[in-house]
Amino acid sequence: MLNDPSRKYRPFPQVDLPDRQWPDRTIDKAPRWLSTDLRDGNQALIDPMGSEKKSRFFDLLVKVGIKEIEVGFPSSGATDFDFIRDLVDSGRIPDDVTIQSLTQSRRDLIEKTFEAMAGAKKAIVHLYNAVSPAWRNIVFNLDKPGVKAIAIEGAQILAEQAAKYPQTDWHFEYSPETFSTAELDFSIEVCSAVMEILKPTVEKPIIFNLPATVEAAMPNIYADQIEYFGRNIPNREAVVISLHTHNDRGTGIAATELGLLAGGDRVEGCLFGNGERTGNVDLVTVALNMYTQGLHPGLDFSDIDEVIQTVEYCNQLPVHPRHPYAGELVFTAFSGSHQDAIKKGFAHQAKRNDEIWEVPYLPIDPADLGRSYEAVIRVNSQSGKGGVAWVLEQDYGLKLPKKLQADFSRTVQELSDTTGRELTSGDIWGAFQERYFINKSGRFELFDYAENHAGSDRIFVGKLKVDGEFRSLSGRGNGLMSSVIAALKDHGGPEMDIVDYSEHAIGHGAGAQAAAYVECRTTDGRSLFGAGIDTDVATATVRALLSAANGI
Ligand SMILES: CC(=O)SCCNC(=O)CCNC(=O)[C@H](O)C(C)(C)COP(=O)(O)OP(=O)(O)OC[C@H]1O[C@@H](n2cnc3c(N)ncnc32)[C@H](O)[C@@H]1OP(=O)(O)O
Ligand SMILES: CC(C)C(=O)C(=O)O
Ligand SMILES: [Mg+2]
Repeated sequence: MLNDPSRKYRPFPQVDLPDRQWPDRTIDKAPRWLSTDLRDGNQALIDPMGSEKKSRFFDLLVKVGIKEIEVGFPSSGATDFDFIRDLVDSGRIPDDVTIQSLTQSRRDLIEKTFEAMAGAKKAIVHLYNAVSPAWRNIVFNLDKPGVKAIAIEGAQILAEQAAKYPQTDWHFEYSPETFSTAELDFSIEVCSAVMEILKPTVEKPIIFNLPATVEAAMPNIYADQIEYFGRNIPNREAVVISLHTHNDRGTGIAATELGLLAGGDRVEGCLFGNGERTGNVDLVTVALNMYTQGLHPGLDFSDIDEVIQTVEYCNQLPVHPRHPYAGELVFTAFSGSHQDAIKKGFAHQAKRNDEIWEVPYLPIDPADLGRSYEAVIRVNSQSGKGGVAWVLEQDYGLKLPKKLQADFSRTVQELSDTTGRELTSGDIWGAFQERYFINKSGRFELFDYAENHAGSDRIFVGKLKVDGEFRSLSGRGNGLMSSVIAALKDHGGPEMDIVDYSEHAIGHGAGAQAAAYVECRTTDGRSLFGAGIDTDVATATVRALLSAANGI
């Protein structure tokens, strides 16, 4: 039993903002994106990236379309410093991409940060210090003025160092770290003091990054905090509000989205949500959430598998199979009712004459992310007839009639119950051949036949193996099918009528085949289903009838 939490934890206080505006807004434009994979993501790895992995990640971020990249913490050591220096010196930074580096507010560390990026065309120096009570008391052992002084001193050094390296277009970001657990008015006071020193303008604004360093409240609280900050920070037009959420409560995405409603201009995060503890907000999900609302995020995830491969390699961490949009299983339905709806959804989509995506259970077209439809339906003991029929149609071109789907589904169910595992497409095809005597002997096996005319009647003359013995059979009827049934009846076959028949081509051109399906009813009321495949439609039909007779 969990202990009584009220003795140990306190509820997070509400923000006093009765006229909050954000709940009535919608996200109608993409934010500026900053990837901190090479910094916040990297600092959380068991084995931080070396220069080869950092380079690969950087190239991926550029390819995906991220224009602001936090490339590291240059004062942390030679790995980050040398990587960043090399980026600058090698001229590999595209003109429309800005690099950013983080530093504590300490002179030697700030100087090192400028040294690392000097010479870049444009660079952002990101200064931080924590401002909330626990950090003030526990980490710094300073009161509010003392903590504010850390920020002021850091800002002064930023201004001084920027003047020292005039060939670079320097921009500044300041993070009141632990913003979400700090007193809002104090964060605003510290940021205002930083502004007074760095003198941002509308043309050259300062970035105030407002982190939920540790997520401690519901996302609506974060949104209130962002709106409050935006409404009360002086000279708002000279400020870019950046959102930086972590995911300790599992609501980093929600907090970011609500933060955008509340006035956030920029989003900081990592691909697939790597980062300290439970991670930074996942940029892929935030971006694709916008995409599925019809709003282009300005990022390119059209080859999601390539992105996953590189990120997994660089982070040495797997992307979870259920990760939104990206996981290996997120476009796969195993369960019968989902499969049925998805199959109908694809058919509906094909019939409709517009581009609107409306397939039940699939919030995004897998093809938009470079994924195929192959894995959309997979079969196990939870599956239904629709799923099984989908696999046979996709992989073998068979369009089973509905009642035959139900008949075959019982066979598949038995198989999945006995094997207790997922069935492959090969397993299902094997079961289909077995069940309907395709490429497999039964009581009645066709070798050759002719169809003769006698007035309006047809006469079937066939050479068959019946119960293992070659026999010549003949039967008369008003069509090919009834003449076959008559012939079978005379040789121990079931007395039956045709209830349903359908056929279709499999494939096109010279290699095309025909598939025929029958449903028959015996005189004692049993339903017999059969399927036949042949290069010739009539022969496929004869095979389907034999298949039904064999199944008794
Ligand atoms: C929320 C975040 O993600 S913040 C970013 C965190 N990322 C990293 O720390 C990765 C890189 N860091 C490092 O490599 C090292 O921490 C370094 C090189 C920056 C500093 O290392 P060290 O000098 O050994 O100090 P250490 O990391 O232990 O820092 C603790 C000291 O810095 C002070 N400090 C912490 N943050 C800040 C800050 N933002 N500004 C000024 N001082 C700070 C602490 O109060 C403490 O001071 P004290 O020694 O007087 O008590
Ligand atoms: C350094 C800051 C911005 C940070 O990563 C955080 O507060 O989470
Ligand atoms: Mg962070």
